[in-house]
Order: sequence, then structure tokens, then C-alpha cells
Amino acid sequence: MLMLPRKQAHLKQGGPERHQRRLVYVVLTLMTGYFAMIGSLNVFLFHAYPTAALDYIGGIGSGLFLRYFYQSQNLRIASMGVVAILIAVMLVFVHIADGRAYSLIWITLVPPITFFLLGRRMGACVTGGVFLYIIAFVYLRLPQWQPIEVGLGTLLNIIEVFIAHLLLFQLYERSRSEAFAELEHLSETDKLTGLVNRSRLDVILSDELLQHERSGRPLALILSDVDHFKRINDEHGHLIGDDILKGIADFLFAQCRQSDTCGRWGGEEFLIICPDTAVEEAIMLVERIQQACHAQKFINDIQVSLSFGVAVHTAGTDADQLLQRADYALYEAKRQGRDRYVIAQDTSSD
Ligand SMILES: Nc1nc2c(ncn2[C@@H]2O[C@H](COP(=O)(O)OP(=O)(O)OP(=O)(O)O)[C@@H](O)[C@H]2O)c(=O)[nH]1
Repeated sequence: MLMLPRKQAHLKQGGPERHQRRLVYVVLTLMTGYFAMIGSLNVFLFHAYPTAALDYIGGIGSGLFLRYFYQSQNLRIASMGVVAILIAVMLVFVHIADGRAYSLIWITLVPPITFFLLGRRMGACVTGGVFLYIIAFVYLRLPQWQPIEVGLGTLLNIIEVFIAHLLLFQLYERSRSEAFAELEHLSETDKLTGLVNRSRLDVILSDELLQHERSGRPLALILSDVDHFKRINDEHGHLIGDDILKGIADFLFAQCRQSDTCGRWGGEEFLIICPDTAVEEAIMLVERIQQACHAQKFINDIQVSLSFGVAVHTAGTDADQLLQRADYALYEAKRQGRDRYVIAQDTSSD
């Protein structure tokens, strides 16, 4: 059977900034390690000392920025630092190598990194500037360039740039899917209580009904409303009212089974969807909640009582009809004096 979440797992929040922070850490760490490694290769393998010096400068610059970012947490400055170091090192490399083909391909890393870190507008300006410079450089130098031999160095550079693009793409994809999951989580979660919200409850209920229509197993809905909540707000203030609602949400959530879904239906109303639950089991659950609620004290030792409307799914009943029956039963529980439950009559055969 499909297990659906009763309460949304809390995702780390912080929006795109969290991803950018991670990207700055990753890029700076990679750049520090990468420049150190390539610098050493250039010294010991290729004996290309000016290029090695440039790599070491890039490595030290990246390391210093990494330390600065770790201590200050200033994302904007660190992002600009990453982009500045990257562009400076690449342009100097292009000049040292005098534009040989493999040095130019490093420039392709400028757009993804600047767009990630500086945003669309700034990314476009910086990328545009760098590309204009490179176009002018190539235009002016092209007549003097001789054909080059494709050697080990060229191949290594092409592979390195390719790997860097793959890593960047992966990072971007992960950030994007995490941001999407965060948005999805926010759109399904009630901000005050952390329970699933009404629109998510609607989806879960429809899914569960589909499953139960097929399997023929029972399904119960328990709609609960806090009694005289207005009075609590009036006597203790809206903020305490909010805290009590959070307490009630946690309390109800703790009372439910793993397979149940407990969500905030709206205001001071909560909905519990209980799969594989016949009316007797739903009654047992409601009585247990009621008993526990009588013994429960919320913030400032405030006690509350709850009224319940219980409806059990019968063949041919859709989500709206089931909810309507639970709502009507809840209304009856209120009408009969509150702090009680009423079982909805099965009207499907009427
Ligand atoms: N603090 C707080 N109050 C809320 C929230 N949502 C709804 N309420 C309050 O809940 C109260 C509901 O009042 P009523 O619908 O009159 O119901 P009641 O006072 O609980 O009375 P009965 O339901 O008839 O027992 C209103 O005062 C709303 O302002 C919320 O998110 N926070």
C-alpha cells in the first residue's frame, strides 16, 4: 500500500542563497585544489613555469577567498571574488598561451559560473564583457597565429574543461531540484503548524480513495474542530492562540498512526485520513484522542476540548461527499454540546 506522509518532513530552508553558498564553497575548494594540482603538473611534468606561477596565484587567491568566506559568510563579496579570480586567471592564461586553442576553451566556463553566482543581469553583463574582449583578442591576433599541434596538453585541457562543465551542470541540477523540492514542500505545508495543508490533504484523500475503491478496504475520515477557540483567542490573545494551535497539531499528529495523515483543514479544524480503518477502529482512535486531550495541557496550562465528525468511506462515495458527511457529523457534535464525536450516517444508498 502507498505510504503517504502524515506530516511534512522539515526541509532545510533558506532559498536559493543556500545553494549559492554551497556553490561558492564548492567552486572555491575545487579551484584551490585544482590550481595547486595543475600548478604542480606544470612545474614537474611540462616545465611550464610561467603557467605554473599563474596556477599557484589562482590557488592561493582561491584559498584566501575560501578562508574569508568561511569567516565572514559574505556571499556577495565571495561570489564576486570567485568570478574575478576565475576571469583574471583565464584571461592571463589566454595571453600567456597566446590564444592557442586549448586556452580559449576555458572561457566557456565563465557563463555558467557567473550566472550561478551573480544572477541573470550581472551574469549577462560580465559574460558579455569577457566574450567581447575575447572576440576582439581573437580578431586582432588571428592573422599571426600558426596552426598548432594537438598534443597531450591540448587533450588534457579539453578533458578538464569537459569535466568542469559536467560538475557544474550536476551542481546546478542538484540545486535546482532541491529548490523545487523546497517550493513543493512549502506549497503543501501549513506554515503555522507544519502539518500538511488543505490542498495536499485533497490530493492525499483522492489518492487514498482510488486505492480503496480498488481494494475494497475501508477508509475513515476524522474532521476535528477545537471547541470555543474564539474564546481562547479573546482571553489570551492571538499569539497564544497560535501557539495552542501548534500544540494541538503536534498532539493530534502524535496520536495518529504511521499510516494516517493528519493535516490542517483550515482555521482551528484538523483532518485525519485513516486508511484501512473501519468505523469501530475510527471510534477507538477518536476516543483515545479525546481521553488524551482531557489530560493534555497546552501553553500557559490551557486545556481545550475537541469535537469530531467521523465518516467512513462506502462504495460509490467521492471525496467531496465523504468530506461533506464528516463536516455534517462535526456540525452535529457541536450542536449536541461539543467535546464529543458523531458518526456520519451512510447516505450513499438513499
Ligand atoms: N490564533 C489563531 N486563531 C485562529 C486561527 N485560525 C482561526 N482562528 C480563530 O478561530 C476562531 C474560530 O471561531 P469560531 O468559528 O467562532 O468557532 P469557536 O469559537 O471555536 O467555536 P465552536 O467551533 O463553535 O466551538 C476565530 O476566532 C478565528 O479567528 C489561527 O491561525 N490562529
